[in-house]
Amino acid sequence: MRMLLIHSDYLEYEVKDKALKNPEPISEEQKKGRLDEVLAVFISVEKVDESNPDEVVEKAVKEIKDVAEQVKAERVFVYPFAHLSSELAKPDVALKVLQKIEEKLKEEGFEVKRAPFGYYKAFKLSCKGHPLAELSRTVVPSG
Ligand SMILES: Nc1ncnc2c1ncn2[C@@H]1O[C@H](COS(=O)(=O)NC(=O)[C@@H](N)CO)[C@@H](O)[C@H]1O
Repeated sequence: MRMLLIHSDYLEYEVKDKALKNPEPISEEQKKGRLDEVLAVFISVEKVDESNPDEVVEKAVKEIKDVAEQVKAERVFVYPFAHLSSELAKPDVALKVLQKIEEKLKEEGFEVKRAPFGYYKAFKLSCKGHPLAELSRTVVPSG
């Protein structure tokens, strides 16, 4: 799994067209979303993650939590992003991994939004620009 973490004044998105034949079903209110003062986490779930998705979820949540604590972010935006890797996991595995990351971050006490999976989306991002505002992390199953 490849993650790009951007500490931002805000991230907002708007769903455009389907990028997959069967994208994640979404409600009307999920077609747009915004969080202010947020750690935006762009995630490409990779083929290698398919061997142990639960372990990769645990590792990703730990990395996100570490960065959020360093930059003092209480909100996290989980954003599916298929452009950080050339070895993408299958959509059904990727969606489950992203849903679990969202769930575990909420359990850790963060306010979390997750952008809809399988759609082209317009988005606006305002990076804060401090030394830790742009980070990347890679996590893989150890097995
Ligand atoms: N492995 C993945 N990790 C993260 N997001 C993914 C992954 N696979 C699919 N998606 C989601 O599905 C959308 C489309 O995925 S894509 O790989 O870019 N495109 C496609 O699969 C089709 N357009 C055929 O190429 C992405 O924008 C993202 O929302």
